[in-house]
Amino acid sequence: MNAPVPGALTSSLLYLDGVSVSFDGFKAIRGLSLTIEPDEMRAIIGPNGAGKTTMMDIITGKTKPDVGTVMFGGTVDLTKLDEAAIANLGIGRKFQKPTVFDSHTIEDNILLALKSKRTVGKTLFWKTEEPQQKRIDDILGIIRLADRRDRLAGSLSHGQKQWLEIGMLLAQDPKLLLVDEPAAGMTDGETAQTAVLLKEIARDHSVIVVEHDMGFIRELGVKVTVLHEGSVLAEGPLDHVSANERVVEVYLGR
Ligand SMILES: Nc1ncnc2c1ncn2[C@@H]1O[C@H](COP(=O)(O)OP(=O)(O)OP(=O)(O)O)[C@@H](O)[C@H]1O
Repeated sequence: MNAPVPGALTSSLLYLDGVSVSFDGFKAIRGLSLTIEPDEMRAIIGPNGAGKTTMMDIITGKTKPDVGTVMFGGTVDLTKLDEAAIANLGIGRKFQKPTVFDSHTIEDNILLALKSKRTVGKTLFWKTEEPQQKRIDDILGIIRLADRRDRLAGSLSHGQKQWLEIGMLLAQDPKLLLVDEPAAGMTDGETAQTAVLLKEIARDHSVIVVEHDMGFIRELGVKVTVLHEGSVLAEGPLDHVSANERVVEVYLGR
């Protein structure tokens, strides 16, 4: 376990303070500060190039900040860890494009994700079949695919594949889920269902959702952080940030 950084907020699950990163002299993230509480869902919005992806890359260890504090669980300095170690701590990421195994059944996709769970105690915990089956059933229930469990993942719609991938992420038992544009390419019905299932997941997980779909963000009903030019432009309930003139100017009024 890494030593705590003096002054870090220990009650937050994720704590970013004064984070900056440059690529060839261009500051993609500048003085970014953000805290996520346990079991909080946060929506991140902002124009193209605002730094949303780079922020997720910093949290997951893909990109190292030039300066700043990135703490997980109040005590772990994420800037000192590599991507695999950060994933093992319980930070899971879902990219925009679903990457499920099309030629396997839905249930087997979840099973594979459970088996690849990289924690030290997994063989002890999963030694009997029963808890594993219950875990699969629970996950299939959350992602609304229980009645399709024996079908091939390749037969699912784009939206259902996104749900399956969220289920595969849940199988890794993360404390924090980073979800990139889950509603992109979904039907209106699927988008509404996705908001419901993410809210269910956020009852006992922290979730960061990057999205452009404002209707979807409204359905999530959570605190919104607006990023612009690598730092926080506004933060608060959607109605609050939507009324901010700068937010309208750089993002909503486009
Ligand atoms: N590896 C890199 N090398 C050089 N520039 C980069 C790199 N990664 C990101 N950038 C630049 O940093 C800025 C922030 O990019 P980022 O992808 O984080 O924004 P974003 O908010 O995710 O945008 P989008 O909504 O388009 O996905 C952009 O100007 C981008 O061109």
